[in-house]
Amino acid sequence: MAILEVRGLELTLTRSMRGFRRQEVKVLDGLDLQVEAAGITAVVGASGSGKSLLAHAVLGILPEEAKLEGELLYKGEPLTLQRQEELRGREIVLVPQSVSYLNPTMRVGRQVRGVHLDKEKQRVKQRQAFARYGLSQETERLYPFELSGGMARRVLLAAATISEAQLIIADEPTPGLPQEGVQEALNHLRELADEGSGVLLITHDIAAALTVADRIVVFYAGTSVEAARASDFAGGGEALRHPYSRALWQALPQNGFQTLPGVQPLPHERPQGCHFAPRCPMATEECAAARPNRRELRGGWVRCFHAT
Ligand SMILES: Nc1ncnc2c1ncn2[C@@H]1O[C@H](COP(=O)(O)OP(=O)(O)OP(=O)(O)O)[C@@H](O)[C@H]1O
Ligand code: NI
Repeated sequence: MAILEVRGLELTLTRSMRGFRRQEVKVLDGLDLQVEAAGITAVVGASGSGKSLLAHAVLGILPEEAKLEGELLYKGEPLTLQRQEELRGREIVLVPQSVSYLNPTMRVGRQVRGVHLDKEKQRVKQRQAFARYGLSQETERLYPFELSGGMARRVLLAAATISEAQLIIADEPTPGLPQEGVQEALNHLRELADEGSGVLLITHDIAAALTVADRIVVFYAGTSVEAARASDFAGGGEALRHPYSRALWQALPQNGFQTLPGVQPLPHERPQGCHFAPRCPMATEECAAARPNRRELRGGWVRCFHAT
């Protein structure tokens, strides 16, 4: 079952310019993805491709003047602002990029327990969650500044488990971690998925994502260009559907660092046709003239006229 479904999501933000001018920028322009219960969908793509804004849209924490179009469905029902407020921090949980999300003035045990009627029951759950992530009982008395980075992340994971989250959104959960730390954090997400949660994993690190994810969705310049099985990322990338996915795969160290010339366009600089056309080795006139629609292909989908 799909826990989360995103269809044709578009997001326009208003940017303040010098003086009193304000400019509307379409930052997300056609995003689709699906997160299954008991599965991990990883979103990969360059910096600025729209990954965090997607997370914020799902959580309902976009800036006030944001204009959102398209469909966001949680368990098959539209995710309205009211529903987002009810579910956020309970069924839908963010494991954030930075531990600055912890309240600096509250002991971590209390933060993780949250406000609950049954204090004792909640304390038992918190201690179980801490033990699961190798946090000693003394940790609950500490303030966030007394934690190491790795401990803080485990505290955040403990908080996600005791809230009985059904959809876990992990935005770049591993920056600056040593390799073992990265794998540990990802393995914890895999465990939560195996217990039934749906996980949306946002990351730059494709190689790490592939060790735990079931599905990969590739973002480029505010658009999702492909959804693939993790196992499609193999060999020379023959099973991949979009030339940008293949370029990401070939740029990995183990595939010889073959980098693609050019840069991703900024939101206001995007070309009229396919956003990837200016860098695409397969681009034709058709690609410059019109944007390809999403189409199903070989157990995934792609937004490219030439994919076979
Ligand atoms: N409040 C805002 N107003 C205007 N533009 C914004 C705003 N927030 C983000 N953007 C733009 O939207 C685009 C997508 O940003 P987003 O933070 O989602 O990227 P990302 O894929 O998460 O990048 P990273 O990998 O660096 O975290 C970027 O071009 C960014 O500059
Ligand atoms: Ni981000």
